[in-house]
Amino acid sequence: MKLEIKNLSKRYSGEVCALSNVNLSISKGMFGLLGANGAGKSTLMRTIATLQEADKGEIRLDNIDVVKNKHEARKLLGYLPQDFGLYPQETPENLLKQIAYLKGIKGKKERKALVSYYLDKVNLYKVRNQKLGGFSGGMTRRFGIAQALIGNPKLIIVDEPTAGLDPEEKTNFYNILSEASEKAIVILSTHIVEDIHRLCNDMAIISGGKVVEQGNPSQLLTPLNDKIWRKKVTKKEFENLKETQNVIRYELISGEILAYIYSNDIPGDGFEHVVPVLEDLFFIKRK
Ligand SMILES: Nc1ncnc2c1ncn2[C@@H]1O[C@H](COP(=O)(O)OP(=O)(O)OP(=O)(O)O)[C@@H](O)[C@H]1O
Repeated sequence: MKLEIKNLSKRYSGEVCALSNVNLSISKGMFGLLGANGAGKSTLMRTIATLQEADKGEIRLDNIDVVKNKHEARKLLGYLPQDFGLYPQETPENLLKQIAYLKGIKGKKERKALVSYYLDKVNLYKVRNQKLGGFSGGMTRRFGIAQALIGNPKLIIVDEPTAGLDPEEKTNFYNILSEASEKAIVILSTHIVEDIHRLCNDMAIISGGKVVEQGNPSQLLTPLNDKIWRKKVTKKEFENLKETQNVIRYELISGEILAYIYSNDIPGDGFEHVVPVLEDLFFIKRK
């Protein structure tokens, strides 16, 4: 199972270059997409999900040309967008049945069994006959994952899926996605860098519409070993460091500044080495 993206580019009117020659090769498992606001993640995900056109480039899912054969691709696709509207008067059971039908599950019995299975999985079976309009944010997200997973998609795309979920719901959500990723490609976009490190065996960082890094999160961090330094500094020292060193990030702790620096050599007295984390890579690459 492979998703191949070649030379994908998209420019919006107003000359915003949202994607610039994006090349990615993604295999089965969880794939993390990391990028600052406006980096191009949603544009990339919507284009893969056949919901918008790129200006140029290719997308192939195994032997299917996703750009030319959207109808075939959609049968293999599950998509949970960042914001998704619901039909407030519908019940989750009815809506899931309709989605299952659209995904090609024509047998009534099979459809009912499948819908019950997913409702149970996302903990919505008890409320299957309530109107979606009365659902909380967390319930809506859980419904979102059920509609994305139904029909055993080969490719599942989830765009910032955990916004608004409490810690328990977030863990459940990721467990469901991880299980699905044993048999599918799951593309996960999130701003929560540690989640990507914990969950994904492959990832990419996008900056200004370009892929600036792709690989296994732990392996991507290896070149940063022994190169991340930190020190508590005053405001004045911090201003000076920003002029003279490669400051990648800082934390404010009880009024003090903890400055993180990327450097081959010790940046000055009192600095200590820290084990690099994905956040460091993210800040270095997006500069
Ligand atoms: N429909 C549109 N028309 C014009 N410009 C757009 C449109 N959609 C997105 N953009 C611009 O394209 C760039 C990429 O946007 P995109 O939404 O893909 O980024 P993102 O990485 O998903 O951001 P976020 O993390 O904030 O959701 C941004 O500069 C954005 O303002």
